[in-house]
Amino acid sequence: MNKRVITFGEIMLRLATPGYQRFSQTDIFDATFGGGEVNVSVSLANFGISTAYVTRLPDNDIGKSCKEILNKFGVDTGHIILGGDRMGIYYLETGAVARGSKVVYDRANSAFSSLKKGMIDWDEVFKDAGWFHWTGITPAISPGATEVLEEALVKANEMGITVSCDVNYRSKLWKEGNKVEEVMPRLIAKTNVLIGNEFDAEKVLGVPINLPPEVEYSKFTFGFVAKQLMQKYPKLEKVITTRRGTISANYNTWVGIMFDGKQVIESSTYQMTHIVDRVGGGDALMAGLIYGFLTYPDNSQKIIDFAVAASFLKHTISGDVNNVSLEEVEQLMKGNIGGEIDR
Ligand SMILES: O=C(O)C(=O)C[C@H](O)[C@H](O)CO
Repeated sequence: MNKRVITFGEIMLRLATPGYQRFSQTDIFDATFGGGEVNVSVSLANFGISTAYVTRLPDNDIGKSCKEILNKFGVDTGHIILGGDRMGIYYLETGAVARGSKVVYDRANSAFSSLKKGMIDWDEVFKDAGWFHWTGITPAISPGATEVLEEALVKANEMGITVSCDVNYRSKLWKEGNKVEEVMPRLIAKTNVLIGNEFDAEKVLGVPINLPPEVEYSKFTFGFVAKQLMQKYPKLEKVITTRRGTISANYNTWVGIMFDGKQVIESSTYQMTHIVDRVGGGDALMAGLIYGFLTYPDNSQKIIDFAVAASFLKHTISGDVNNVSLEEVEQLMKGNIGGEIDR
């Protein structure tokens, strides 16, 4: 199988309050770039996988510097098209303890949202590709972005390219007249590998979970839901989720579960005693999964263990992208939990 991975979605300027400051306290923002799909490409590039990111950026200095930064990460930006008015922005206030994080989007009329059918030459993009990744953020953005995504999915299916999706449900983006439960099913019908949970199954993908309220979610309930998803969407081969268990107010566990069509497999469990930045944790998981599927396709246990270790490390890094190497993930999988100074 060709191992080149293509991702497609919107990248935004991320303006985050420094430390744990509230929006109303800060007079400065940390400016970086991020987006659910590009984060996957950056992680994969860190793991040595050839990857190209496809999007539309404004033809101005901000769009160009974003491209340059991606090039420095080792992501192929050759298929990015330029045009449109502006780059989307998202503001982030990082929560702590009992105060959750907040995201405010400012992305209306972005270059990506004004994408139109035919603007991207998917034949060209998929020439050497083995994998295509998208998320549920894209069809929430605009009808044009949805049409371009559908063109990509049809082409990827025709060419036998593996397709993955993270449902990434963003309630603030789905607007009246664009209903998640109407749009997502036809896109998931063209997808092979899915990150999604019980909520996504029921509210986004039209699979009622029918579990009595007293039943606690476990790997078995997930397996049950994943099987129903596969019945409804026959192209699905693997369904993955993560669980954050609360042990005490400031001590969580982090574990992944995968249904691989035959078995339900649980990853090693990590103790999340402190979170630096959880944005991008799911993207780090997806990149770890893709790396695993491409590298040891028959070892489901190793795939989910690698992905969860990568995602756990992401929670220690500020910014959207998982700046960790293959070696660092592998060390963690061997039980080498950091904490010491490497000198
Ligand atoms: O929420 C979005 O649309 C983003 O792309 C912002 C973040 O980059 C994304 O949530 C990370 O997964």
